[in-house]
Amino acid sequence: MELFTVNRYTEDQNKGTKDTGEATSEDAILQKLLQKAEKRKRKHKSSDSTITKPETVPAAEQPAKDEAAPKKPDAEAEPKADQPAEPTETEVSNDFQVLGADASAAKRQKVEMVLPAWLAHPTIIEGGSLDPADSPTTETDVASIKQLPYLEKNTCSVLKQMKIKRLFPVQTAVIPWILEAQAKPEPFRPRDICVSAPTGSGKTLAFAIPIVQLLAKRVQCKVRALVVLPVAELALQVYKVFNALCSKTELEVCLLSKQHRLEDEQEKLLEQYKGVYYSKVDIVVTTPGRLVDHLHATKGFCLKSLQFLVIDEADRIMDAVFQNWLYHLDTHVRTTTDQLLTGVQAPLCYQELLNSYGKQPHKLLFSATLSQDPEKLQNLRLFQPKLFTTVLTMPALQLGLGNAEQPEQGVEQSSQFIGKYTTPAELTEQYCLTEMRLKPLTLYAMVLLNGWKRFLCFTNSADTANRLAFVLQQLFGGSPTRVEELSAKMSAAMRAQRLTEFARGSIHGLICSDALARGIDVPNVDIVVSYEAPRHIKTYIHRVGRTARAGHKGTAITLLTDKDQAQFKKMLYEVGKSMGEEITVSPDIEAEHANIYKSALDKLRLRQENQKSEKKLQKLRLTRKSMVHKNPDKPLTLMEKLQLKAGAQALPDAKPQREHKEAKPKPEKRAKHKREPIKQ
Ligand SMILES: Nc1ncnc2c1ncn2[C@@H]1O[C@H](COP(=O)(O)OP(=O)(O)OP(=O)(O)O)[C@@H](O)[C@H]1O
Repeated sequence: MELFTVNRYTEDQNKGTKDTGEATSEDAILQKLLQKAEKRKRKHKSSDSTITKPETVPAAEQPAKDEAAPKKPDAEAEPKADQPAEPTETEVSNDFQVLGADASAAKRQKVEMVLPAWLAHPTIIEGGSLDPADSPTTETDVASIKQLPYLEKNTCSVLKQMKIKRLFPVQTAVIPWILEAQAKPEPFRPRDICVSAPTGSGKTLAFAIPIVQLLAKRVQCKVRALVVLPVAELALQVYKVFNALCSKTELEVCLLSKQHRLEDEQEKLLEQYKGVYYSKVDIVVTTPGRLVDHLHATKGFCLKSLQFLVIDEADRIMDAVFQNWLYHLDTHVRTTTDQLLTGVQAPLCYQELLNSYGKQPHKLLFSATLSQDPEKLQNLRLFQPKLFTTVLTMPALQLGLGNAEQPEQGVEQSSQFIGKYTTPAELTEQYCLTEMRLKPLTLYAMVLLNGWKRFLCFTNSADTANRLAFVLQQLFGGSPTRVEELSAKMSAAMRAQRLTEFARGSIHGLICSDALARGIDVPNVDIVVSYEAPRHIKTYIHRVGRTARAGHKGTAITLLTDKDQAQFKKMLYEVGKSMGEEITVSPDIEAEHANIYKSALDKLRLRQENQKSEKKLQKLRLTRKSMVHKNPDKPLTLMEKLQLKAGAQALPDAKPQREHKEAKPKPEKRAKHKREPIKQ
């Protein structure tokens, strides 16, 4: 049995532990995967692109091959699968530094990150097509859900109500595993799991179905499942899925997010009888911040019966900014001898299993861009963690399959676990080269040219989203196309309303900041545009993951300038992805729309200036307001005088500062509240 802690293994130490039986069955799966990938590549080559075909660029202008893909230094050239790697210079040289010797002379030893065994040997989920065209349509095919031995009757009928005809690969791999792990006799604890699967591949149902099925048999109502998501919109989305699944059970689900008052949520969570608190819910779906609010403020909110802890978008949740919620959660989960959630760790032995049985929740982590950072995962104290990962094509070298198809040119096998950044098979990725000043027009021309009726456009900041939405609204002024902004700057209620209108089709385009890039599940989004190249690969994966969901086709287009093309290409290349095909828009869009574009920019400039002076006025009012409450007999301090002076001068039409005289009430309109004159 593997040790509990996350250790740093080298792969060779573990080669022997894998029995051949398991190895051959995995190879058979992976052989099948390679054939499918080959077939898909041929299909993609034959089908033409949805956006305009790139014009043939004369050879002279085509970037030279070596400019196209960043060159790999020979020293790191991938050794052929069937040849031992030549010892590079660094491997030959001594790896210690003689004191006093010339440090610069010794070549820096390249440190390869080695993955812990559980990351290096994941359970591979065959990332087959989710295309609904493949889904069963006849009654017998639908019966296939009923034929799944591990799904109970209730579960099948609820899934049928939800129009779920078959399970997706990640669901068929994870659901039975969780059910089986939970069926183990005392004192064997289920192993905690991490699931890395593409966006839109059905991860929510993969954890919701087993949890609801297992808790449906409960007798007393207690909080036994806690589902944590990074943002309120996602929590609402998952809450709806749980609600639908629990419709035929007595289970109660509660959503805790800042969209409702704390008191209202407390009302839903608990009731008090004769001084004792009783839980009114079985499953809590929440965000880290709201969870901490309730852990502190809600008397009687008890998680000591917690059986499942689900962390969706786990890499985001495990970022430092959310870290403290784990500490607060642990003090509520259990006081065990070893406090497994907060770093103290007991040796794994039978006695310890007996002591800790039923005292720690089964931790289930899900993400399309799972972090493999052992430090972050260490904080969770995962119990004998197991990784499920989806791959569409397996780089042949990692399989040691000899002459099998080599990975795509330039794919660098960095030390990522297999399938770490897999995107949906139905996704078509494209890019368009343009100039920064023409980007709004390029986007406008694409929408006009292709008649997009439901598209998302992501920017790198909320301000850019706000400005771009304004310019596009001016450009689309007279047409029926409605474009709106959706960013973290807006209230949660406003964001929810925009998303609803977008899902209904009354809004055709949403200009979003990245706060909404994760997990948002709006059906039938055909196009996702990255208006600015994403700064991180995870951002890119989650942006493009808003389309091509649940097996539907989708296209992701990235608008690039010459300056950021190389960086973008490098970012994809490092995770073994390519940029996809290049598309272009007609070069004379500038001439065609010069007038409306110029007037749109003029209006934007005017609006910015108005906003700026409004902000300064606001600031001055606040400064003056803070002064008003000041003791009138007490002279202003130097700082207060400077603030006043700065605030007054900042106004474009500020009247010259004059002596403050006793303010005379205006005869025709009395001021609502009398202002005390501010003494200089
Ligand atoms: N078995 C299934 N059959 C048909 N549709 C499904 C199935 N499972 C999930 N879906 C649908 O697929 C869509 C995406 O599901 P879900 O949001 O769980 O994906 P995800 O992997 O969590 O995506 P993300 O990583 O972006 O959060 C949802 O609309 C869901 O209703």
